[in-house]
Amino acid sequence: MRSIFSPEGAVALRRTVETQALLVFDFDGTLAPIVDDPADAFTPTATAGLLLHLLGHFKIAVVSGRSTQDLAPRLGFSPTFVVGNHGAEGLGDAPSAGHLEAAAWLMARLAAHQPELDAAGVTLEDKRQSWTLHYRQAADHSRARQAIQRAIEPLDERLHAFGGKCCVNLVLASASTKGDAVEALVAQAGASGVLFMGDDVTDESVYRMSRPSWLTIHVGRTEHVTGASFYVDTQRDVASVLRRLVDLTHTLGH
Ligand SMILES: O=P(O)(O)OC[C@H]1O[C@H](O[C@H]2O[C@H](CO)[C@@H](O)[C@H](O)[C@H]2O)[C@H](O)[C@@H](O)[C@@H]1O
Repeated sequence: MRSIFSPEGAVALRRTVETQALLVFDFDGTLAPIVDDPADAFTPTATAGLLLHLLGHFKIAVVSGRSTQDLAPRLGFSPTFVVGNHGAEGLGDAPSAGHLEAAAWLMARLAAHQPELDAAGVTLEDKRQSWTLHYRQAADHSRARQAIQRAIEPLDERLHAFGGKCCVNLVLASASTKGDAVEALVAQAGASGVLFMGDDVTDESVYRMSRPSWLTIHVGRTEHVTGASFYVDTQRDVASVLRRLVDLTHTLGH
């Protein structure tokens, strides 16, 4: 991975503008800084202003692990496309087969383990098509992870679990991923290229599907192995990338 602020990164950003690529952003940790309480996450005003400006030149998508209903008031701008639930919601497809049964299985397991989960400081975010068990505010993260593990394992075969930032996510095993969603959006937008920025395990599905014409930028360098081509060091650098795109649209007259 190279810095997007390297000479190679400058070439890749220029190509993004020249080809009027589809701009795709993850939300938490990418457009919005990570905060203790998920309810407090919003796109900073300056970032939303840059995105609003870029909407005059590009189609923009936000592809998030949150539900689309939760996302809308947090964005600060109205993207061309919004996809939620890690790729499973917003592209017109009905919830995956077995959804109700899997949800019932999960709720029963969580109810059975409620006292232990509560004592460990684990909270549930129910997004209807996926579920997140949060432990950022738990006193002992290791204890919280163990409580989650005891509650969900052995996991129902209709579900898939994966880690995130101080959380465990559960999605339908048959559900579309963020990678599937970006592919579908490229077709829908008729775009020849993509710029994608993400920061989390769930964003790796996009990096894995990446084509030579896609520019993938990971926020952060050390948290986990990543297949992105470029990185920025912190979430604050996302606004700098957006500013460079705005400058390039002026320089290149797009
Ligand atoms: O795909 P994303 O848009 O990055 O969504 C991933 C999850 O983000 C949220 O949780 C994370 O951000 C919270 C706010 O900063 C933080 O408190 C939490 O520890 C993080 O895991 C969101 O609540 C989840 O639903 C998303 O799946």
